[in-house]
Amino acid sequence: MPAPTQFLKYIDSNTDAFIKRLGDAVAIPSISSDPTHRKDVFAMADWLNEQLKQLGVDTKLVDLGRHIMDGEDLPLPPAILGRVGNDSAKKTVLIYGHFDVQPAEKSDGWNTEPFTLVVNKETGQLIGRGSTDDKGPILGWLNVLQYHHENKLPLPVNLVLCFEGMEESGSEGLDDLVRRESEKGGYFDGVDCVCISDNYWLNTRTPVLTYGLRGLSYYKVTVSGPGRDLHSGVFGRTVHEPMTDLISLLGTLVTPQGDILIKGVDEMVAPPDEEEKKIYANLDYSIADVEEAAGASIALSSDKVAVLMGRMRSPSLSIHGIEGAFSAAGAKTVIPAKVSGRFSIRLVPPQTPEKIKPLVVNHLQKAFATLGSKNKLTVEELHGGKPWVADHRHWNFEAAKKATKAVYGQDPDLTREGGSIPVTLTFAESLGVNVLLLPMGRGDDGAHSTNEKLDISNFIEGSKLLGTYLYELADIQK
Ligand SMILES: NCC(=O)N[C@@H](Cc1c[nH]cn1)C(=O)O
Ligand SMILES: [Zn+2]
Ligand SMILES: [Zn+2]
Repeated sequence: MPAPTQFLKYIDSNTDAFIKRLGDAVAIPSISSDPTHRKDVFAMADWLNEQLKQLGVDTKLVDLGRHIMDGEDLPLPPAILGRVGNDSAKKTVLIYGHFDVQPAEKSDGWNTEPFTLVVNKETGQLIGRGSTDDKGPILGWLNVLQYHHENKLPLPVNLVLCFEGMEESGSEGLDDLVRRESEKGGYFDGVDCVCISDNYWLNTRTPVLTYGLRGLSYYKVTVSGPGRDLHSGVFGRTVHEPMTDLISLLGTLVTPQGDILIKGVDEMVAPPDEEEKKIYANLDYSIADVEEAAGASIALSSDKVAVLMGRMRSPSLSIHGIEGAFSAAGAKTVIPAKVSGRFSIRLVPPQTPEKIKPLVVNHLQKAFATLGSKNKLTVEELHGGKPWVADHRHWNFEAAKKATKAVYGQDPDLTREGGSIPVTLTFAESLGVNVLLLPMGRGDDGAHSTNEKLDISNFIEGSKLLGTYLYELADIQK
């Protein structure tokens, strides 16, 4: 069933109001990884819950308990569950999204205030933290709901909503909720399929449907020794320096070409055969796409297939930062007493955080032993998630293909995503249903980066896509 023309027109004619609502959402700095912003994640949950109620959604906030973050005992933001329609003749679709965001400060290199949505009519971009990850897509669903609510029209399917505020920090507390509510009589009982809009096209031209995500295993490695920070003139070359040890350790993890040096990690993944390589060769993608999105000519290879495989079907190890290091202006001559490096490994099948952790810990302990340092080493796993791959021949994907063709006039590419959404596999396993990733934004949106943006056309056509997908789902043969 095609989406009603009235629906498509409604989305177009309400563009300004939809952008205004996205501005209100972006203005709440709901950074889940920063304890000082935890109240804002709660405020964001309240704001979203209020919006949903105004659009006729029957909602409930679920308390997910507490957790320890950087030694601080904090309340977890609630998950928002919602329901629209309960018609046994219709399919039931579970929609997931997250209302927390990555940290952002103007001083990181933003051209504008990150939590003020800037509408650039010249470039057609909406710039602000969360615009594409993941407030824009969540608000896309709200736009669809608004049309049906205002026009007193039933949705073509029953909707079950699950929105969380901890995705960017490991989705703490959510797995238990999903498992519990997937049981008979639970909130998610009867769900036929799942749709998640929380990733990106490969380029700036071709819509995609995504059937795979990498998992994640995130580590903090700390080296400590001196009782306090020391003067490098007084103590340089007289004591073991934690920073020197840490840099040596981090240098043993990965080569500049991206090969992982922790024994057993790369080796766990079978090489691709020629048929699989053809899948990557056929995707609409070029080295120019990755370099434009990265903002520099720095691709690891000039071979498109190698670059795509690096993102979609290989593990990768990235070093994210060093805590305790001197980083201010000037030339402080300090030997820091305690420094922590943070790095993570993106995982692909058959890797899991449980299989990877012993390899990482063993590698770091051995490498530290070879330094002959009298400092102390500790290794912590901060959080993890398993990789996920779905069947893209399923009717859930077929409906999304039809919807993409209807809205964008072109067939979508089928991709695996390099990022991680830990709860995806939990939905697939607990509910035993197909999960589809239906992204709204483009490959150059800069999620997690400075000047994150969502193109107005992607916000508007993407809202049409989400609605059209529901109409196509209603019709499709199970
Ligand atoms: N849009 C999905 C996304 O960005 N997911 C994060 C998840 C994560 C885990 N730890 C910190 N963030 C990702 O980095 O892939
Ligand atoms: Zn996201
Ligand atoms: Zn993200």
